[in-house]
Amino acid sequence: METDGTEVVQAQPGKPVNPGEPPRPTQQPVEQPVEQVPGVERAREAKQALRRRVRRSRAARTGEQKRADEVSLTRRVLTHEAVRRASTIAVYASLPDEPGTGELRAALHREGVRVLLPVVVEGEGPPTLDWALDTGPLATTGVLELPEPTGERLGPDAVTQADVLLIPALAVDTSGVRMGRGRGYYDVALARFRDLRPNATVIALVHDDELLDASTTPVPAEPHDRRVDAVITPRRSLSSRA
Ligand SMILES: Nc1nc2c(c(=O)[nH]1)N(C=O)[C@@H](CNc1ccc(C(=O)N[C@@H](CCC(=O)O)C(=O)O)cc1)CN2
Ligand SMILES: Nc1ncnc2c1ncn2[C@@H]1O[C@H](COP(=O)(O)OP(=O)(O)OP(=O)(O)O)[C@@H](O)[C@H]1O
Repeated sequence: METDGTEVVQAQPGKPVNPGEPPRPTQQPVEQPVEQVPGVERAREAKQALRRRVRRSRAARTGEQKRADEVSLTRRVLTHEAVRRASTIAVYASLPDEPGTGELRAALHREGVRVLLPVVVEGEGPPTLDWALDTGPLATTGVLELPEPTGERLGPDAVTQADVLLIPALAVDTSGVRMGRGRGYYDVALARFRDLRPNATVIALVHDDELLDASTTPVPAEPHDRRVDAVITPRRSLSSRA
């Protein structure tokens, strides 16, 4: 496979991923007892094993590697066609083990792009992300101690203002199946985004070794998972749309 430029993969943007099971009627709750769904139970266990592997690999990265990766990733994101066309982009404020977005956020600001960042909504109910404008400063907030923007909350629907959604992941495969930290925040935000902005672009950012070949080492998928349109790593850009 090429290591440079953009490769086209046959992902199905927006389509829920279903690992060998019949589609669920839409009115059924997303959450089902796992014992009734053995395929899903297997997928959950496989996700946990993969999360452990990725965490180990991330813990071994040096500061020098992280800085070099951030420079390469930033360059790749900024040259992605959908990003170049966008006037509003939703990003994430990176945690220390994630592909860094500090330089990217600064560069988008310099280019006059409106940048949105997620804010975790705490409390009961489905995992929900609120959104706020990225004006620069971040505060470590909430029980998850995430770096989050301090400005006005724009509401969960504000994600649909984004022309491009750049999302974190622990692993993504070449067919666009993504796995996050396992709380479901982005699953829910992505479902909303897909419904209301079907033509906007969702791009996952991961380290090089976290982009897996779907034909040999697919990311385990559950019915609620949505595929991403593209994946960018420091060395590769994979896209299902030009
Ligand atoms: N930078 C960033 N912001 C984000 C996310 C993310 O993955 N990365 N999210 C993506 O959904 C949402 C927040 N979800 C999160 C879920 C778990 C953990 C976390 O640190 N989990 C620990 C496990 C310990 C615990 O569960 O408390 C870990 O992964 O080590 C962080 C954020 C919204 N903001
Ligand atoms: N639309 C939804 N409404 C409510 N719960 C959901 C929805 N989508 C996913 N979930 C729940 O979120 C939990 C975590 O899902 P999953 O393991 O796929 O998260 P993830 O993609 O790794 O995490 P994240 O989206 O936070 O990065 C699951 O228990 C799942 O049932």
